[in-house]
Amino acid sequence: MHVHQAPCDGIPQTPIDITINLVIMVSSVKDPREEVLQAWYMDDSDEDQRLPHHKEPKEFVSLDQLAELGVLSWKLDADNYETDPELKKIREERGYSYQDVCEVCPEKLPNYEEKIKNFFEEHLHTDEEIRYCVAGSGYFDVRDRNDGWIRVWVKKGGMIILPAGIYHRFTLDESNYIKALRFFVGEPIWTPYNRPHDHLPARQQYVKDFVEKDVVNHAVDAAA
Ligand SMILES: CSCCC(=O)/C(O)=C/O
Ligand SMILES: [Fe+2]
Ligand code: NI
Repeated sequence: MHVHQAPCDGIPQTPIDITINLVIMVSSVKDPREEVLQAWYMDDSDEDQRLPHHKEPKEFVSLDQLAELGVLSWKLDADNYETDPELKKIREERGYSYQDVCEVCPEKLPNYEEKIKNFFEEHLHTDEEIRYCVAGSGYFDVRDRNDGWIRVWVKKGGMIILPAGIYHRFTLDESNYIKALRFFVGEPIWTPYNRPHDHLPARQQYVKDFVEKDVVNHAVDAAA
């Protein structure tokens, strides 16, 4: 039996029309996270690291593409982070027992110049890097599977998790200020391992989970 439905303009719709329209409606609904988190491929210029460094033309990267690299993100209520039930749920589900605040500006960050320089050295950590921007903004750059740089702009309300073992770096943007909450499971370890550190178990696990897995997935897709 065919179900025909009449839309507002009186032309009957087939089930295929309805499905297509639903797909269009769902895909055109904007992901609210994009208000506070945007990602794009970077150009190769050596200009000021605090500039956006878009390619020409711009090449944006979706938050779903970032998730395929293990980079997770949320939009949260930054004005009420002390009482936010959504943040509480994430902390509990992911076992974050440690929390502190990191403010990046000369007045608040000891050894500011040296830290700024070190943040922008390409490195990895043996644990997740979890940052929740509650004021200001900044760029977290991550390597994609082909070693291209993806710049992730995190603004007030944006929370990001970089998986253990991903090569990345951080810089302030032109606003020159960020206030971020940092979370950790257990006693925090902030040690950066500057590239190359490919032999570390955390790096090898990352490659297995997010680099090689994708190669296998694409091979399966191609064979299907
Ligand atoms: C806004 S947090 C400062 C950057 C940082 O902590 C880090 O580890 C960058 O990789
Ligand atoms: Fe880091
Ligand atoms: Ni893929």
